[in-house]
Amino acid sequence: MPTARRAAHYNEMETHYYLYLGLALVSLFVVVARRPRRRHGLRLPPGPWQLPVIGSLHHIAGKLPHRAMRDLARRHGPVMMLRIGEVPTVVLSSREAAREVMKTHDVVFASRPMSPTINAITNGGRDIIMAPYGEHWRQLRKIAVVELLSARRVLSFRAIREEEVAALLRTIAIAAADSRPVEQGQQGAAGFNPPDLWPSSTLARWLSSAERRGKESRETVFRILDDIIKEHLQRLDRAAGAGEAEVLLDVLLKIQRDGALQIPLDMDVIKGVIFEIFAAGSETAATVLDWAMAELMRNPKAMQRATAEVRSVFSAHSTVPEHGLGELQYLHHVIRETLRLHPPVPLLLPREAREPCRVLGYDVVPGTTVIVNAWALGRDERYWPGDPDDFRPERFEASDVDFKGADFEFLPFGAGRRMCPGVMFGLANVELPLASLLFHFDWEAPGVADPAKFDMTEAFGVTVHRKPGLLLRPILRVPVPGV
Ligand code: HEM
Repeated sequence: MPTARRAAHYNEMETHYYLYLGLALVSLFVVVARRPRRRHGLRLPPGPWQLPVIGSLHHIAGKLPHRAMRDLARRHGPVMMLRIGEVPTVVLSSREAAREVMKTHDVVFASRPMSPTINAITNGGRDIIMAPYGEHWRQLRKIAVVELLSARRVLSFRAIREEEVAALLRTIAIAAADSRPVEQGQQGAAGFNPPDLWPSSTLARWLSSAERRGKESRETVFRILDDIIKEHLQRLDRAAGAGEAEVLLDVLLKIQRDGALQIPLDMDVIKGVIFEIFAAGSETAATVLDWAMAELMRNPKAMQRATAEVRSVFSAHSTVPEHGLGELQYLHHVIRETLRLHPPVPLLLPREAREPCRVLGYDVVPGTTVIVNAWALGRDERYWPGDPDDFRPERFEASDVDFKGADFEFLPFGAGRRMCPGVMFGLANVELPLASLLFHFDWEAPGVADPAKFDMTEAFGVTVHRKPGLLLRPILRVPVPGV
């Protein structure tokens, strides 16, 4: 999901570190720090030493935050206190700590922190992803779960997915005929923005364009959506498109017209929800697909097994039908293993303590940002003994551990009240393309003689994706219909 919201949250930290450091020193005189108060008797979580103004930033700067936080947690423990600029932040890195926050005390941590940039982008959290816990969020979440992202709705888009994958396969088949490699690229901008690090500093806000850019990007998307909405409202008036799969926008417009909601759904909220779902749904699935292909290239035995399975299960077919995907056991293990090693949103989305609470014996004061390091959990030797960093889909053959939010060592979609409601939607967008790429083609990595050397460098962005583009040569094995 990450998501466009995350884009506003973290921003190419390495490049901006020195800028922030300079800013921090200047702001030393103007910042009113919002530290957790050390009230008598409180047992705050341990953490690394802090500097005035920048807090713990120097421990993270220049590194990928999920990796830096895992390394720090190894020294300071599974409930660790950082200060990101002036924002008190607790980082959780064990199954037990995650369970406390996402299950035992889920309701206490069911809100998200509202930074100035997030506030600008989401118009004060009026969409789903960053909405504060309360009636507005509850209503939108219910619409998302029941109407927009339900199994029935995901199924209704099957034909569209099959069409899109068929178009992708035709493009690749043409490249294969010319012996051309194909590339999947990813780009993302994300970051720690000064106003989010020092929300109380007027200077930080004044010097940064993050809030203005956030607001502008929202307005640009909303302007584009205005025309689309006009068209859809006219279609609804004419009752046109009957019998077609109902698009998500039409569902929301109909709910609005029904007027049966406790809090009326205004047009800005509809636009925000569409914007979020588009952002949350597209890049996350593309990132998983990219990592899965990269891991399979790096692990030829797993690639052979996954390819053999899909070709044998669909040997009587000319292409992969989505309704048969349930038969591909190994492919599902491949996707699980990819999500374990490469959760696209490695720190999930932040939560905020709404009330005083104790987590594994430590006090967490209201207003503290709480982060679950899902990436660290997925690579923790205690839960994945022996070879936590190896890609071994077979490990799921003898394991019931799943990503549905009940196993706190494996949380690519989060857990509890704020867990991702788009799991089925997201998986549907990974399974069919991956199975189809393996069914029709063998794959070679030009210029990579040793598969173990396949470049797996991570880049931080809207989601954590592979830094290099995925440059692969397809070799046609099963003809693609229509080429
Ligand atoms: C592989 C794909 C995806 C991954 C890994 C993913 C991951 C996540 C994560 C980690 C969260 C935060 C969970 C938490 O705080 O506990 C989240 C929230 C969310 N996701 Fe996803 N997501 C994916 C696909 C999707 C799709 C396809 C949609 C919609 C079409 C979607 C919509 C949302 C929404 C609306 C939220 C906010 C829920 C709330 O705050 O109540 N996601 N997602």
